[in-house]
Order: sequence, then C-alpha cells, then structure tokens
Amino acid sequence: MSSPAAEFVVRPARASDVRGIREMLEPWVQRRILLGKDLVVLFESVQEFVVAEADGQLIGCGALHVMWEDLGEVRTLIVTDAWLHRGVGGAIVDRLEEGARALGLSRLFCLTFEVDFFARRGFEVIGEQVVDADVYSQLLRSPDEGIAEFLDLAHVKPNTLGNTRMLKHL
Ligand SMILES: CC(=O)SCCNC(=O)CCNC(=O)[C@H](O)C(C)(C)COP(=O)(O)OP(=O)(O)OC[C@H]1O[C@@H](n2cnc3c(N)ncnc32)[C@H](O)[C@@H]1OP(=O)(O)O
Repeated sequence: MSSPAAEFVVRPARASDVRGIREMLEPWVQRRILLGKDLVVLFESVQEFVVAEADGQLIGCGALHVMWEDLGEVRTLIVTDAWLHRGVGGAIVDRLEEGARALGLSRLFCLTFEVDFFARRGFEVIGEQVVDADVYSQLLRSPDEGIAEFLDLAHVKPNTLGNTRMLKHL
C-alpha cells in the first residue's frame, strides 16, 4: 500500500523561524557539509530564506543569495531526516528559482555534495569561473564567506573540499 501524500507548505521565512533554521543547520555544520552562520547573520538574511513546514513544525529551509545582476546562489538547503525523499527539497528549490526569476536573475549557482539532486533539477557541473574579470574583482570586495567560496579563494578552500560547483540557467 502506498503511503499518504505528504502535506507540507513552503513559505517565506519569518524572524521567529531563525532559531529553528539554526537548529536544522547545526548538524550539517558539524559535519562540514554546510557553512556555519551566526544567529545574527541568519537574522540579517531572513528575507533570503524560505522554509518548509508541516503541522506547524519546520521540516526544511533554503535561501537565495543575490550575487550580481544576473547571478544568484542557492544556499543552506536542508530537509529534516524524517521528510527526506518526499519532494520537500525539490519544492524548496522550485520556490527559490521562482524568487530568482522574479528578481530578474538568469543564472543560479550552488556549491554542493548533492550533485545528483541538483543535476536532476537542471544544474550543470562547472569547472571554471562563470563571471568575467571585472565582476570577479567587484565580488572580491564582498565580506561574505559564501562569495569567497564562489570565487574559490585560497583561505576558504578547506570549507569547499570535495564540493562541486554547479550552475543552472533559468
Ligand atoms: C546549495 C546547498 O545548500 S548544498 C546543501 C544541500 N543540503 C545538504 O547537503 C544537507 C543534507 N541533505 C538534505 O537536506 C536533502 O538530502 C536535500 C535537501 C539535498 C534533498 O531533500 P529531499 O527533500 O530529500 O529532496 P526531494 O525529496 O525533493 O528529492 C529527493 C529524491 O526523492 C524523490 N522523491 C521526491 N518526492 C518523492 C515522493 N513523494 N516519493 C518518493 N520519492 C520522492 C525524488 O525523486 C528525488 O530523487 P531525485 O533527486 O532522483 O529526483
């Protein structure tokens, strides 16, 4: 017998979700899968986040970070163990892509171990930089650690070991 359809919603995050996002994030930071974020950084970026919720509980999250006029990044994508493989991650990515299109972005980057998941959603592995030298030099001015990872700077290489750089044209 097949299990009943999973009921969840994906919605913009609220400030009151931030501690729950941090709880979902922490185990992945410990395992060096995702970049750690201080609470203040998560509060400051709450408008970038969507969350998935079922029965009033957070079951997933993801964020869209704008990097340049045409370019964004999918960040901090997590689904709780009990909800894996039920379409939650895909629904979060769909929502982030919708947000990216609404912002006028045409390319979405991600840095991930979940290569198959992203490949099945249209992301392609990239080897080289996807911004020109001028944009690269502008991005160097950002204090954001995720941007440093995007630029593949030496001081963040320990964070990104084993990750794959992927890009989707929207
Ligand atoms: C850019 C970044 O943030 S990278 C970091 C990515 N996150 C992590 O590494 C943290 C750990 N991983 C996770 O939290 C999860 O594994 C995620 C977020 C990558 C994926 O979340 P999930 O909710 O399992 O994704 P989702 O269910 O949409 O898809 C997974 C598979 O389940 C399958 N699936 C989806 N719905 C159903 C369903 N109702 N019944 C059976 N299988 C299903 C899909 O076919 C999919 O397979 P596919 O990838 O071959 O297409």
